[in-house]
Amino acid sequence: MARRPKRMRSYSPRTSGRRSMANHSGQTFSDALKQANAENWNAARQHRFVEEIFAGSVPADIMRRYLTQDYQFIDGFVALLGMAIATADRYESRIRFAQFAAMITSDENTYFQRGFDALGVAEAERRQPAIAAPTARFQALMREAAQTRDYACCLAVLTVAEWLYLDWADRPGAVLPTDFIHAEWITLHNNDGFRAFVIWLRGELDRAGADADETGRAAAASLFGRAVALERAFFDHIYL
Ligand SMILES: Cc1ncc(CN)c(N)n1
Repeated sequence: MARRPKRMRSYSPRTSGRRSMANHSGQTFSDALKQANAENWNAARQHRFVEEIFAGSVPADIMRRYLTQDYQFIDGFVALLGMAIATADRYESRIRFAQFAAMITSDENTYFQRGFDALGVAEAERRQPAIAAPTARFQALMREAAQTRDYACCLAVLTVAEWLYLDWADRPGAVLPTDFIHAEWITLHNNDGFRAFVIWLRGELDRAGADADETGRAAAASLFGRAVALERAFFDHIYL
């Protein structure tokens, strides 16, 4: 079961007046958040689903459940990207998010459609499946993050969703499974463009965290921790 995350070390102001990107241990905000949620993070990263997708052995009914639920996750995720575009403090950041949103709604969307076709998922099931509890909780968490209208809070949830996926999908030298349903879900999350986006995203979270006050950082940390727990629960529920 998910444990409460550990307390995080605080971030101190630099003499320049701008806050440091690292805490007293030299850790960035994103690294500290990941470490504080290590148990859930590692459980998701090493999940049975991850092992099976690399082996190309996720049973069809499990893959069907995963993709139909994940398609509902993606909808809220794109809405949260929209709020990140709206709340970002720079045009360059808005461009980066807009480009990423274009990828999610094109390459990733066609993957879902081809996957649904291959798995024989009916139209109604693609559009309006019965929503499982972790999916509903994730949708609510993404709405909560968006409703803060705070860039660091939006980033906290977006960073978990993309960094955790890069972390499990990035296995240098691993042989890809033959079925595109497995192989493409891996390559969508370990290609160079995605890797660069996650590095940038973490940098944005570090920057926004350094600019925020204690209350703002605590709000972002809470969202981050709950997102990590939900990533784990999301993988767990498809096997129940
Ligand atoms: C639940 C979940 N988390 C993250 C991702 C990666 N975009 C995803 N597709 N689904």
